[in-house]
Amino acid sequence: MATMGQPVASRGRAATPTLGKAMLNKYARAFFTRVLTPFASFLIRRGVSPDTVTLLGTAGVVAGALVFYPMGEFFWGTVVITLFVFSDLVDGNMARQLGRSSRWGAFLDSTLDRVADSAVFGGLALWYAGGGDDIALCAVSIFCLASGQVVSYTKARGESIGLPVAVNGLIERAERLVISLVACGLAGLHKFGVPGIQYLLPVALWIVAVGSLVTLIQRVVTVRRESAEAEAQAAAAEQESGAAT
Ligand SMILES: CCCCCCCC/C=C\CCCCCCCC(=O)OC[C@H](COP(=O)(O)O[C@@H]1[C@H](O)[C@H](OP(=O)(O)O)[C@@H](O)[C@H](O)[C@H]1O)OC(=O)CCCCCCC/C=C\CCCCCCCC
Ligand SMILES: Nc1ccn([C@@H]2O[C@H](COP(=O)(O)O)[C@@H](O)[C@H]2O)c(=O)n1
Ligand SMILES: [Mg+2]
Ligand SMILES: [Mg+2]
Repeated sequence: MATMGQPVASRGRAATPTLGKAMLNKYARAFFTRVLTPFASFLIRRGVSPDTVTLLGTAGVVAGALVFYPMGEFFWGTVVITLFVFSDLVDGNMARQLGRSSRWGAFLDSTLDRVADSAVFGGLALWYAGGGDDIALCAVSIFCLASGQVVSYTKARGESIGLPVAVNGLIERAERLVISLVACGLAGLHKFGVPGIQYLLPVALWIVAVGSLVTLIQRVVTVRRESAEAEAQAAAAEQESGAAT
C-alpha cells in the first residue's frame, strides 16, 4: 500500500532506499510520524478524513503567510503556519492507518504543497515589496518561490516519464520550509526587542535560494543520466529482440 499513488517507475525505488533522501526526510520523518500518530488516530476516531486535513492544513498555512507576513508580523505568522504545516505529515499518516492511501490523495497532497509554499514565499515577497522596502530581498523571495516549484516539478515530470529520479538533492521541501520558518519565527522576535535577530531572515532566504538552485541542477543532471540509461536499455532490448527473430 505504501507505493499506492506513486508512478510505476518510482515503485522500484526500494532498491536504493536512502540514496536520494535529503536529511530531514531521512532522519526527522520517522520521529514526527511517531509523535503525530496518536493525533492522526484521534482525528480518524472523530470521523475526519485525510482530505479534510490536507485542505484545512493548506488553508491555515496560506492564511498565516498571506495575512501576517506582508505586514511584517513574522513571529505570529510563523506560529500560525507551524500549527498548520504539520498537517502535511498527519494527512498521509491518517491515510496509511486507514489503508486508504490513494492516487487522488497523493495528487491533492502534492498539489496543495505547491499552494502552501507559494503563500510562504509570496508573503515574504509582498513584505519586501511593501513595508520591508528591499527590492533585492523581494527578488530573492520570488526566486525561492519559483525555484521551489521547479525543483518539485523536475521530480513529478521525471517520474511521469517513467524515470526513478533517485536523487532528491541537497534541499527538499522539508528543508526549504524548516530553514525559512525557523528564520522567520526568530526574526519576528525583533519586534519583541531582540536586537540583530532580524538579519537571520535574509541569510535564510539566500541559503534557500542557493540550495534550491543546487538541488535543481542535481535533479536535472539525474534525469538526464537516467533518461540516457533508459534509452540505452531500450535500444539494447530492441537489438536483442531483433537478433532473436
Ligand atoms: C522562539 C522561536 C520562535 C519560533 C517560532 C516558530 C518556529 C517554527 C519553526 C519551525 C517550523 C518548521 C516546520 C516545518 C515542518 C515541515 C513539515 C512538512 O510539511 O514536511 C513535509 C515534508 C514533505 O512531505 P511530502 O511527501 O508530502 O512532500 C513531497 C515533497 O515535498 C516533494 O518536494 P520536493 O523536494 O520535490 O520539492 C514534492 O515533490 C512532492 O510533491 C511532495 O508530495 O515531509 C517531510 O519531508 C518529512 C520530514 C519532516 C521534518 C519536519 C522537521 C521539523 C523540524 C523542526 C520543527 C521544530 C518545531 C519547533 C516549533 C516551535 C514552536 C514555537
Ligand atoms: N489526503 C491525502 C493525503 C495523503 N495521502 C497519501 O499519503 C501520501 C503522502 O504522505 P505524507 O506523509 O507525506 O503526507 C500520499 O502520497 C498519499 O499516498 C492520501 O491518500 N490522502
Ligand atoms: Mg501530506
Ligand atoms: Mg505534502
